[in-house]
Amino acid sequence: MTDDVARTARIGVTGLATMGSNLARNLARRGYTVAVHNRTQAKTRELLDQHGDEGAFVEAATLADLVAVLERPRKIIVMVKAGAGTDAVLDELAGLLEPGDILLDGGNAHFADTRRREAAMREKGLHFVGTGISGGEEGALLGPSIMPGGSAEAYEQVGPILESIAAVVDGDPCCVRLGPDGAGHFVKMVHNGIEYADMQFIAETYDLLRRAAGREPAEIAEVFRTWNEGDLESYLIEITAEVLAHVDPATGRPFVDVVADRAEQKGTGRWTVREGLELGEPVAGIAEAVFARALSGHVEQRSAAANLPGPAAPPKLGDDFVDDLREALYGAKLAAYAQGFSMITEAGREYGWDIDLGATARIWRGGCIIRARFLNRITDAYRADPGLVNLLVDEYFTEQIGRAQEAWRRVVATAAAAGVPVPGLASGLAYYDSLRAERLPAALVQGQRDYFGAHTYQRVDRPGSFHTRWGQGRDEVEA
Ligand SMILES: NC(=O)C1=CN([C@@H]2O[C@H](COP(=O)(O)OP(=O)(O)OC[C@H]3O[C@@H](n4cnc5c(N)ncnc54)[C@H](OP(=O)(O)O)[C@@H]3O)[C@@H](O)[C@H]2O)C=CC1
Ligand SMILES: O=C(CO)[C@H](O)[C@H](O)COP(=O)(O)O
Repeated sequence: MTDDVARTARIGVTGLATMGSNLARNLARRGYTVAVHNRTQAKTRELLDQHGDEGAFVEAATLADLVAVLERPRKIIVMVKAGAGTDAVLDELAGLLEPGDILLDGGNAHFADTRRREAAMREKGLHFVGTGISGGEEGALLGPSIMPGGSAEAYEQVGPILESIAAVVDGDPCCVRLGPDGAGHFVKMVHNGIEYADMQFIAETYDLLRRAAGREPAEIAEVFRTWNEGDLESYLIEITAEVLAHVDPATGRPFVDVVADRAEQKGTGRWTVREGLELGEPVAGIAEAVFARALSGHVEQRSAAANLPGPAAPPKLGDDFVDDLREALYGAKLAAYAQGFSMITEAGREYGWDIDLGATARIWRGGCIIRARFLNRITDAYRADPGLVNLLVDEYFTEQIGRAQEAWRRVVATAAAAGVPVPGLASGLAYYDSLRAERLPAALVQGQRDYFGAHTYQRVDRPGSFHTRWGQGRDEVEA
């Protein structure tokens, strides 16, 4: 390296696979001089050979070179495989950087890892910004949704750069500081959980149209295209229509019929459910989506169970069923978002974050996988009442889900009668009915717990904890 190139780069990116290479190009296209590094240097070369003319890049062969070419305070986006790969890169960088420098982890890190890493970096005088990034390949290049968590001081330095490469909706960048340490990665995790739920609901709707209503993939693609012009307008509905309309060039069959029906997962949905359990948050729609992927992979059990009996007389479905399905899908989506936002609220209490839910919905409107028209309404709902206890009690959403619920019930009942599994749609409806129930059978569960384990219960008519001596005359004592 010559003195000319020393310290000329505004920002560095290490990890130049799908996400990192496209983010680096996005930064370069925005006029930043970007230092680029990848463990396997051939990938850096490939990026520069193919796209070096898109802006100002500085090639770094090693992490030490990367650090050497950056302006101070140095800003480095780490975009490598989540987990051990990220730790390896961060450890090496921490030994090369100076107090005040800023590391951004743009991978899908678990928020607890981000909290740990932030604390360790802080001890060394370094800033660490756990940055959730969504949008896949295209989003990284053209404008992702960016969910940073870290100190306000670090955000002052990197926020303007991140905001300048993010997607823009109605003039607003889809990037906002969500809180300290793990807040950004927590929100990204919940984003992915909602992504899983949304995909599962869409898949169930497709399955009903295919198996219960007898429609072909190309016809179903048209249904989704039409739905994408209404309240359901979203990236996932749009790409569903594309996937269903695609014909496998090798066989001439619908693409969806030649793909093995085993859904894989990298783990962020599972993390959301695990954390939901820890926080006591009923993220049932997300859980059903994770379980549905898991069950799809149980090939041996599915094969052994293939001859289990189904309904003797499955219902025949008419055209009005399509409208019912649209409403059911919409209702289930609303329920999943309500679960996700409730979980973020609870995490805020648990981890001392003050996450702005309106801003969260705002930055999900563009760039990310769950971008959807109705996120505008969620933004409005939390702007009008930042303390909204549940999304579904907002006036607009109460009206919307109220409108959808009758059709949603018909769909779940019809699916059961037809023998088509709809765990996501059904669990969303159960969530809705549980929320609105005046009394839940939890009272009976409390009675059972007290009976077998003297676990005590509270009464509706006076304060305190009580136990009934079930085996000794059934008198009640204050516990
Ligand atoms: N793909 C997507 O759509 C999205 C991905 N993400 C997240 O972004 C991150 C990057 O994703 P993606 O671009 O798909 O790449 P991958 O997750 O496939 O990771 C590959 C990159 O990580 C590097 N790497 C792996 N292990 C190490 C290590 N021990 N030391 C140094 N470098 C290592 C690889 O270097 P080498 O070339 O030398 O092997 C390569 O640059 C991940 O955390 C992912 O979860 C987030 C949103 C969307
Ligand atoms: O982060 C993402 C989008 O926001 C990834 O695309 C997501 O991780 C894919 O997850 P999975 O492989 O588990 O379906």
